[in-house]
Amino acid sequence: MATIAKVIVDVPTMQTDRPFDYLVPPRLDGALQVGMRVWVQFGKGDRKVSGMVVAIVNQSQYDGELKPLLDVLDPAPVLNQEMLALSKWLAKTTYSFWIACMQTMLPTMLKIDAVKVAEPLALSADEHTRYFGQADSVAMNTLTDEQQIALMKLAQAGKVAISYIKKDRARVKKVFYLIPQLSPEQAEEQRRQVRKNAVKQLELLSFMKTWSAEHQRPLLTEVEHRHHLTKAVINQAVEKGWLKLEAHETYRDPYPQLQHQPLTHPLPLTDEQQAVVKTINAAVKANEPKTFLLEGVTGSGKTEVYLQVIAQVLAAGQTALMLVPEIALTPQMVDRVKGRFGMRVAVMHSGLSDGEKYDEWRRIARGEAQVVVGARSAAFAPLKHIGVFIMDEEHETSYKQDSSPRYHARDVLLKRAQIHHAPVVLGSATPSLESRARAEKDVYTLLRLPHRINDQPLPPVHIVDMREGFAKGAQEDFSAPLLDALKLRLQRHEQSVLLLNRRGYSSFVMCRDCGYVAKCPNCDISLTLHMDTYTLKCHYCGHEEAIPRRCPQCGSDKIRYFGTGTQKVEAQLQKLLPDARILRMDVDTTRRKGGHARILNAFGAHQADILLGTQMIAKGLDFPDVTLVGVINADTALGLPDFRASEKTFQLLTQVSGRAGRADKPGEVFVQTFNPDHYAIQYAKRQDYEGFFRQEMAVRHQGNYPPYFFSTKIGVSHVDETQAAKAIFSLAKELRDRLSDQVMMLGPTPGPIARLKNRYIYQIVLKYKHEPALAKTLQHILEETQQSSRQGFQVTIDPEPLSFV
Ligand SMILES: Nc1ncnc2c1ncn2[C@@H]1O[C@H](COP(=O)(O)OP(=O)(O)OP(=O)(O)O)[C@@H](O)[C@H]1O
Ligand SMILES: [Zn+2]
Repeated sequence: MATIAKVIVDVPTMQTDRPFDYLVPPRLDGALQVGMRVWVQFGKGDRKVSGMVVAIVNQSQYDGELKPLLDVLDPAPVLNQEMLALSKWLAKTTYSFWIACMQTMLPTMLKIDAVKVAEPLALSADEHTRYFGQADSVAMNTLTDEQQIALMKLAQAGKVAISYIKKDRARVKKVFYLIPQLSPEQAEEQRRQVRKNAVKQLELLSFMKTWSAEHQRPLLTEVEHRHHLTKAVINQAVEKGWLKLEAHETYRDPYPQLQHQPLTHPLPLTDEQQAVVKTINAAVKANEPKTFLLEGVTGSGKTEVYLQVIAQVLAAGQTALMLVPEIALTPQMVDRVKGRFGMRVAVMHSGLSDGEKYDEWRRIARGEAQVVVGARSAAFAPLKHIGVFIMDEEHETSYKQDSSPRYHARDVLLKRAQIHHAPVVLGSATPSLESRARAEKDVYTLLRLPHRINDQPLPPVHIVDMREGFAKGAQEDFSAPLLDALKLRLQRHEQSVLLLNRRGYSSFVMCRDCGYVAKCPNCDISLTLHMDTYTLKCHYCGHEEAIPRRCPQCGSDKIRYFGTGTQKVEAQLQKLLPDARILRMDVDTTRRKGGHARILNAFGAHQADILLGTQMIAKGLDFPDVTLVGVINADTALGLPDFRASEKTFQLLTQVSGRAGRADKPGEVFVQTFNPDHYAIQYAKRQDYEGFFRQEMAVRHQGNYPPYFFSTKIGVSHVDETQAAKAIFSLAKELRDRLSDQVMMLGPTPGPIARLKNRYIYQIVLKYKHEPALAKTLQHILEETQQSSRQGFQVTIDPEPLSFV
């Protein structure tokens, strides 16, 4: 009977969003498994594309002649059954192509159609010559079928590494061991024969005398380092038959500094922590896919709760998946989790190199790591037997991906929890309104930690009115009370954190004479000033240009910089407090790899008095000597036409306030604002989450906003503005015709940035309680666009968008 592989080809279109059948040639039969990537011929001619095997069957419904499958790319499946099922669910719920969803789950290195190469690890000389000749690696497509199969088998036995070369770099990292071929006596014998001036060889031989053939296999790098031996000396020894080199696959360790530290011990829990841990552990033991919302004030010890739940899960032989919002937050969190569980932890976030990500991913897939800490995409970590899912700072917007597939990591965890029969813990001091509302309806179970560790009070928050006439003694961006508080901290050798709220705010260049503002030629947005490179940049399309000396519009030389950039505030502050040591943390200072960790470590080691930064300093940081938090501009987000503006402002202020007074010294917070009476600011002053929740729910109810309604945003773009406008109006009509009356439609309106990358954008937002026809209608619209995409349209569908603008 024929073997047939059902393959999703990597050609994302509506027509190819289902499997195609391919005949599996006998040579690949047996090696082929579901979840492996393959090469197939697709369409007319001999176009070759990669694809994913989603099923292997004996019969095809297709009555034409089947094409043969050309090759298998992987020695083992890269997607397991759970991941395949999950990818299908993801495609359906985010209106994305199945293949795009599968790609999203894989590390970058497995996404590309790279050249497949084999490299020897532990081969006999014979085998080496047979497959590699004199070379160190071989491209698989240059070999015969039989040779390829043989190499795949050797790869499964760990004797050959198969990897994918992009830009000529091998992807599997190797280490070499030296295998002595001489007994100590033979080494001594050789020593006597070697010329006396061959100093390095003599040294190597006397070193070799101390090895015993079975027990000592030193690492090449170690020998080179310790004995100052060059590659050439080792190679000579190999040629003379004294030594053999044996390669082994190894992993890159993104956190080598944490490797040799002793593990930390669990802290004795407070009664409140104890109660929470007990409840979660009970659900873990009972395999209950319950969702807990852990609402714990800042500094209430949520992290210790997570760690002890994870410990319990590991003890039961299961694994744990923990998500954290973004890399800025991970250094301290990674330290804590790795500090407790050591090498059992794998880390996944965008700050790692492609190679590091690939290695961490393999350690997870192979079951060598049992705890995963990572950002959004780690929701797809291929852990097996997951006993608990944790999402820290669950209100963070970075958990939602803003490009296709537009998924929310929380939904992925809830879905996987059903599959693994394991609970989910969503933790935050300021839960999203959506989650808190679900807890209200008992969809989630609410757990609370209302007190800080050691019963430290939350720091008092002073609101500083910055409006004209109120702000006496203010110097530029700093009010008198905030400046005094900063000076006091300097005297006491305590530390301060200063937040510059940059949302909707950036530095730009303007002509004082004619008002000209430098704009991006491709997007309707002003260019942002970057003082480190002395250029203007577009944050949307990457366009970059020099700062003009004269105004391109009127020729005046009165070009000035505007806006409150972190660099500008840093300069102000340094002038006001010349003795203060200031560390700045923003996109510019953290661009380089490990930038966040470097700055935070320096601050932790008291190399600075003040940490000045954007939103990235607001959350998660735990520094005992920080006793002052200052917010320079609380309300930049409040002015935005966004129904989540109040929620975001409240969350930000509460989170950043929570950085003060976390240990034994009491803290204090100053919030500078132009809206001192706004309820978001007033509730943040009292750090009253529950109060804010009730008032904000009333506001949302009145405006028919989430969480009272579900929502979907639909956008259309085209290079021609009239075309885009026409398309959105016909789409609006189609939606009205197909959907029920209870669906509310906002728009059509131009996108918040009306032109992006030279495309004009129009959009519609739908709000609804329950709309059975929606999924089908949107699917239909997508299918139609596939046809109209030939005319240059792009349609995007964003389920539960972060904002309506
Ligand atoms: N049971 C405990 N005994 C003593 N110290 C504890 C205990 N639990 C936590 N801590 C310490 O209290 C501090 C605050 O805890 P943690 O950082 O976990 O709070 P959190 O709730 O995650 O705060 P945030 O939401 O502000 O990030 C940490 O330094 C932590 O080591
Ligand atoms: Zn641009």
